[in-house]
Amino acid sequence: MEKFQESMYKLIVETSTKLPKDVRRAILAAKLKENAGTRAAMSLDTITDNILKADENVSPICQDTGLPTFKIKVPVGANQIKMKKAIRQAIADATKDTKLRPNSVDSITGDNSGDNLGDGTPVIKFEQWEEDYIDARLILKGGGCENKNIQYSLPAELEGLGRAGRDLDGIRKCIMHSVYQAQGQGCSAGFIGVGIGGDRTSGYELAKEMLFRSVDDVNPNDNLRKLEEYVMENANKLGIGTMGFGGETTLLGCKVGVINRIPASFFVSVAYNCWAYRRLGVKLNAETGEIQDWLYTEGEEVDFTKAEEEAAAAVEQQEEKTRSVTLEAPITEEQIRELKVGDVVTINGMMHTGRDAIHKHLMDNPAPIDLNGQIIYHCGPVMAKDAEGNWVVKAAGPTTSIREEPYQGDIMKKFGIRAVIGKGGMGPKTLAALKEHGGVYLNAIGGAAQYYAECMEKVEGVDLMEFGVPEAMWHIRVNGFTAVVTMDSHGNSLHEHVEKSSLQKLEQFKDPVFK
Ligand SMILES: O=C(O)C[C@H](O)C(=O)O
Ligand code: SF4
Repeated sequence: MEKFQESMYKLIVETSTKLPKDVRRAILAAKLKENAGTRAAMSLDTITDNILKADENVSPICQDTGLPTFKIKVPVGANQIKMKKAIRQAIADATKDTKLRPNSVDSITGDNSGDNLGDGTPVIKFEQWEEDYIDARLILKGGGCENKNIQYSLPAELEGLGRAGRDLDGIRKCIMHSVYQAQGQGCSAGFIGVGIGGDRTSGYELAKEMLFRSVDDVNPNDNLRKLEEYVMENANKLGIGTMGFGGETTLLGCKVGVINRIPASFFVSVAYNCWAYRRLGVKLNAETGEIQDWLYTEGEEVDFTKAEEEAAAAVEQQEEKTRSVTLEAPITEEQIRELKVGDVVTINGMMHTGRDAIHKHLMDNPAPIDLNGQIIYHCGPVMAKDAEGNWVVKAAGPTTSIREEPYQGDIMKKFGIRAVIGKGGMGPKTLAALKEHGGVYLNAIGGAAQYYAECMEKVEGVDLMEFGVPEAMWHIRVNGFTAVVTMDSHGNSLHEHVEKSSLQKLEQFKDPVFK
């Protein structure tokens, strides 16, 4: 097994940086369906651009490299203790090489272990089988989509859909609702794995197991195949679209599995995965640990170029219609009041990262720098030091903003912050504060970590490093960072609008379909 650790390292790097072909095919199909020039089409364009940049740079597709979860099938007699040790070392090495973000955080103290190792991380699951080779699969599932997982206990009363009973039709309603409740916050368009039955733990395990199926496989169980087809067709009528901007594609894949339950329990568990669906696998020689084959590689290389050319032409036309504004901090209240939902903003100059730990900290403490008129970016980047010891940004897309809802409005007012950038939108408290104080919410494309890293010219400094790399406050000089105004200082929110209209659309699926 002398090659096993090296093989695991390769699997980790490949999974973090190269999206599998089945996922690329689904994204390309979505792109071809969107009307060129719409916000959804332009977002998908950024997404495909980002996928290609990650290929080229061998850098993380998204800065959140998630919770590494390995599923390994081994012949009887394979030494699982040694394999576990080798996997842990490969994880630490890949983190050091900035292929993974340090993501393992002590749940009580908040300390980041710095190498992705810690109690419960990474997750490694073994299973014995009768084959003579090792099958090792890895999924890097990010936190934003993980937070949108949902578990239903039937019977249930569901918003928009009414009663969901203990039968196939009740299950159908749960799945439709799961897509609705995720909105754009898990970086739609997404993929769902569904587990029917089991208990609360095994139900979710089955849901996650479904995420290891190939996007284009066909369910051998007739009932489940029909259910999957139904969901694919109808969830895409909800109009949530890429990043929750509205559009034709909300769901890119749906895989359903079933296990038995006990009489009193009836769970439907849904694991939501963002478009940055990073899962790969390898077949290994059980003696040497050497890679024999890569999994999920069926089919031709996916070529985004034709769709990209069409999109570029449409963007040119669109640009004439869309108002485009350039901002550079410090920004005045007057400049902010001029912005309206739908405007495209290009930022030059400074922005400062701040996510969960920073927002909590700023409620009771002074800011490390003067934030008056400044821009806060909800982002936990992947960082590296160059040969001269200067920090450089390796991956830096937005994180889900709604987590900062309890703090955001107060912090903007307290420090005079004028703009926040994130993804997925924020709620009524922030919207009211934007109106009162004169602030704006800008939506960047979730997962587009390479795309945004490219416009980050210089890291001018960092504060509050005690919170760890993702949670520290990084002071970054950018050039040409673009985002869309989705909440303005006049009380308008695109997110509120899409949520309301998708709820109305959900109601059309109230009547029984599977009897
Ligand atoms: O942690 C992050 O950087 C992003 C996270 O995956 C999210 O979607 O909110
Ligand atoms: S930021 Fe979006 S794409 Fe990245 S892990 Fe989170 S949900 Fe996925």
